Amino acid sequence: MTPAVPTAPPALLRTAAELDALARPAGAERAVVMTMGALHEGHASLIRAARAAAGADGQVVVTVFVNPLQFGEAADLDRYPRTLDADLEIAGAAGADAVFAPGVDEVYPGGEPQVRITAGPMGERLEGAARPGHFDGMLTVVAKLLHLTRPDEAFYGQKDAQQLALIRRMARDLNFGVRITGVPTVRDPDGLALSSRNRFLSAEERRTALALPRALFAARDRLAAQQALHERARATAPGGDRAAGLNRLGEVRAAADAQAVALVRPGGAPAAVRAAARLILDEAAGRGRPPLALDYLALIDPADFTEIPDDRESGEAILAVAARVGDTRLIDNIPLTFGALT
Ligand SMILES: Nc1ncnc2c1ncn2[C@@H]1O[C@H](COP(=O)(O)OP(=O)(O)OP(=O)(O)O)[C@@H](O)[C@H]1O
Ligand SMILES: CC(C)(CO)[C@@H](O)C(=O)[O-]
Ligand code: BAL
Repeated sequence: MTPAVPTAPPALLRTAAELDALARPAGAERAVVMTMGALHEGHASLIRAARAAAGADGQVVVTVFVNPLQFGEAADLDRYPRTLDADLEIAGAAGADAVFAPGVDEVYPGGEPQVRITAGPMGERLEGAARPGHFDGMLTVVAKLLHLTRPDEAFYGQKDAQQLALIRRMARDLNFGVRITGVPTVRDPDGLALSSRNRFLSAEERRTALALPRALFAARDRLAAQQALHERARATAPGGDRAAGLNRLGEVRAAADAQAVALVRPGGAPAAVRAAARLILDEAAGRGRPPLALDYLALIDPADFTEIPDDRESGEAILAVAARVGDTRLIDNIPLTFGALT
């Protein structure tokens, strides 16, 4: 479906009072997309999803706020790109009715808030371990922005998978009464996930950074190949000698397949997935110019972000990676589904 795109530029709202005064169409949905600005096609895809969900009669509000509370390193906050004029254009073209871009004093009039949201154990792993306090600061501003904008539905990118999971959890645990919707990651044609921080990469750094999506795709392909082999083995000789069964098929590649099938151990999928990704990341760490500095590679349960055990044979998983290339820290992830292996 092609969402209706308002022709007028979005209204720019700077204060909570201006946001309160924004007329809400009677009976219509309000959808919100929260950003830190420096909008790109990933944000535009969130805004288009919000527009499609709210419908032509609904209202789409985009927030632009660089939240100091969720930054650890002062340098990261200082160099965070601020491009409001371009943001208004991108937001309008993607279907936003209004852009709420408050200053720090508007959001935190009394200085840093004393009372904050705590992310809990899920917020201490992976990104939480690498960026202490990040998720408490993120959830605190998301809670504030949800109260200020009062949406029916709010949209977040799956690229920030742990953030999305925590926002869902906060909305459920604390009864926020808002629908939280995840939107798939938008990538450049070379595979790199769009991120406002990509602009800091030199051409050489970007080449090294491509190891992130390549590692994730290699892991996805390894899992698909392994699951296909298991399916094949099961179909060929249910309960019997799988290698012999494949040979009986008399296909051109049967012998090679049979050997591969014989090598596949049930329950080996998590280890195989990690190994496939690891190979590419290790190569970029050792031979990349500049090298990639791996922060973590984790195969996790989306429910609580704990590591998936090696004997897990079915269910949903997320393969997540974080790495530094030069001065720029990048994250990426891919959802995976483990089939029931026999
Ligand atoms: N490539 C992408 N595809 C889909 N959604 C994205 C993408 N990049 C960011 N988002 C989502 O946009 C929203 C705002 O994110 P944010 O403004 O932090 O952008 P960003 O590009 O991720 O910036 P940075 O990575 O530098 O923090 C978040 O919900 C985030 O998950
Ligand atoms: C959700 C968010 C806007 C809160 O500052 C931020 O973490 C982001 O841009 O993903
Ligand atoms: N993109 C998630 C927000 C952050 O990096 O601080």
